Amino acid sequence: MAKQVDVIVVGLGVGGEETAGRLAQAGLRVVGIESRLVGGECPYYGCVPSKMMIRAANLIAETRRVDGIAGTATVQPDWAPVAKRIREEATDSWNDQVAVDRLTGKGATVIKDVATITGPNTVRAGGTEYEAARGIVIATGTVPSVPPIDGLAGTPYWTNREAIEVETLPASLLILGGGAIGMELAQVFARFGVQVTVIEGAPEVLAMEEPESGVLAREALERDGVTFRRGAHAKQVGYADGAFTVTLEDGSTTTGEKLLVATGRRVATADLGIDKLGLDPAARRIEVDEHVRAGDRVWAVGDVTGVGAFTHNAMYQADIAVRDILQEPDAPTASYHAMPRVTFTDPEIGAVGLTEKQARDAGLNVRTGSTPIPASTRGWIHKAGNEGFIKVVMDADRGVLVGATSAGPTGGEVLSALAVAVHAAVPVNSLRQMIYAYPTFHRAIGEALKEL
Ligand SMILES: Cc1cc2nc3c(=O)[nH]c(=O)nc-3n(C[C@H](O)[C@H](O)[C@H](O)COP(=O)(O)OP(=O)(O)OC[C@H]3O[C@@H](n4cnc5c(N)ncnc54)[C@H](O)[C@@H]3O)c2cc1C
Ligand SMILES: NC(=O)c1ccc[n+]([C@@H]2O[C@H](COP(=O)([O-])OP(=O)(O)OC[C@H]3O[C@@H](n4cnc5c(N)ncnc54)[C@H](O)[C@@H]3O)[C@@H](O)[C@H]2O)c1
Repeated sequence: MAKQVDVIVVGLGVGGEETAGRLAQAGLRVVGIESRLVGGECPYYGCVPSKMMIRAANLIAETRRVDGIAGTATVQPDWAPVAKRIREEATDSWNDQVAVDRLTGKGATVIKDVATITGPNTVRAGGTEYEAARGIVIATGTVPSVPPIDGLAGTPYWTNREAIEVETLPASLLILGGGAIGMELAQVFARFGVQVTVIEGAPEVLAMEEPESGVLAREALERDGVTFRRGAHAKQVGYADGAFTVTLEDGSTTTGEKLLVATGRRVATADLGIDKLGLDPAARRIEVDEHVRAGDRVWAVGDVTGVGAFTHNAMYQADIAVRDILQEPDAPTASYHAMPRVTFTDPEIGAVGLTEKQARDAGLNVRTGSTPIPASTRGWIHKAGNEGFIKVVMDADRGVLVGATSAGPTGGEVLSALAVAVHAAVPVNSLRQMIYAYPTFHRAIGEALKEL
């Protein structure tokens, strides 16, 4: 006999933990099932420890900028405090007891096991079958997508997990993929003295962003000593005598002590049993509607929906799901037109909404404006490390911004004003009449708007 509950949450990463906790606090009987660590990828192998690494690496870079501006300074990079901080402050050495206690403290039941969906309302885990009166929430996230390159399988390559866990840095590192993970970690390791080579299949890194963003980030990393092989497809990977050799399609080779595979993520729903819910286990993502419903009494939140692999999206969708499940009369519907994202390289690449190309492909009447950060008063004062730009993408028919990029020092923070503009469709005429404080980085937004 199945155990009766109100809601079953499968996967307790960012999205699942938020959903389960809120529903339990609202008084529902909630079972949350997690096969690894409650909290998921973000606190243990993603956002949080990687940003601790970035904070440390940026301190090194800032210290090196003292010369010529504030005297002289030397810095001796040491990975030990970074590895220690990740263990002691971020991950409890990858122990999730605090997170489990936090969730059970809210009233949810936590089962540590691999969940299998067994029927339209039933899930099996921990030797028990649970039946949900209100429904099932799927929040199983993604796993690294490892390309089928000859020789790669079976080698001790890293994914983001091993890169985050590293205690002793290698002398050299090959990174497959110049996306968010590849670029952030390449800069970190290069600033700590590792010889880094990034192999990117596309012509430019950060391919999903404005082309200017890719150029800016790549050139910054090149100044940190990172080597790039762009438009380069790996044909073969070899591992011998403690070193990786990657052979590219043009026959050239590149070697490194370690190899980090950062070529994107994929959903892992093949064995989850979602066919019992009428969903396709082989699909690239679980499609959801504006209430993040994936079917009758089925919701999906976070990376598994393929809407955007970001913690803020998982939290946003969790909120939509919770309020729909609780049948709130004013439950909001999801809109992704102002999806923000920040690649935390130095300079930071913040962006919201559509790129210029996406806006043109959507058939909009596009106008763009752009201004370099070094040309702003604040950028000029800032001097070393001031590279960046503001770019705005306007739908000229509606007179509103549909996208923007804020790249530069604190680019992710400056992004907030642009995110409000895109989210709320603030008329460009109104944005032009705003007073932008002097001398701030965000004042460059006013300059970019003049270029429209
Ligand atoms: C290196 C790195 C850096 C990142 N940096 C950022 C950043 O700076 N900002 C940002 O917004 N995002 C960042 N992200 C992305 C962010 O981590 C994800 O978007 C976020 O974790 C998604 O949350 P989720 O709940 O959808 O999935 P996850 O966090 O992946 O959680 C899914 C959970 O489901 C569990 N699960 C899966 N299948 C089952 C099953 N059958 N039974 C039980 N449990 C199951 C998994 O064990 C996992 O814990 C980063 C990611 C990486 C890898
Ligand atoms: N700051 C952040 O918000 C942040 C940081 C890290 C990760 N993330 C999230 O994690 C997800 C995964 O990050 P990611 O960097 O692995 O993926 P990604 O999709 O951002 O980038 C993958 C890159 O690998 C390249 N690539 C794919 N196959 C290749 C191959 N065979 N050879 C060479 N290059 C190849 C792609 O062209 C792409 O540029 C991202 O979608 C992102 O949303 C977010």
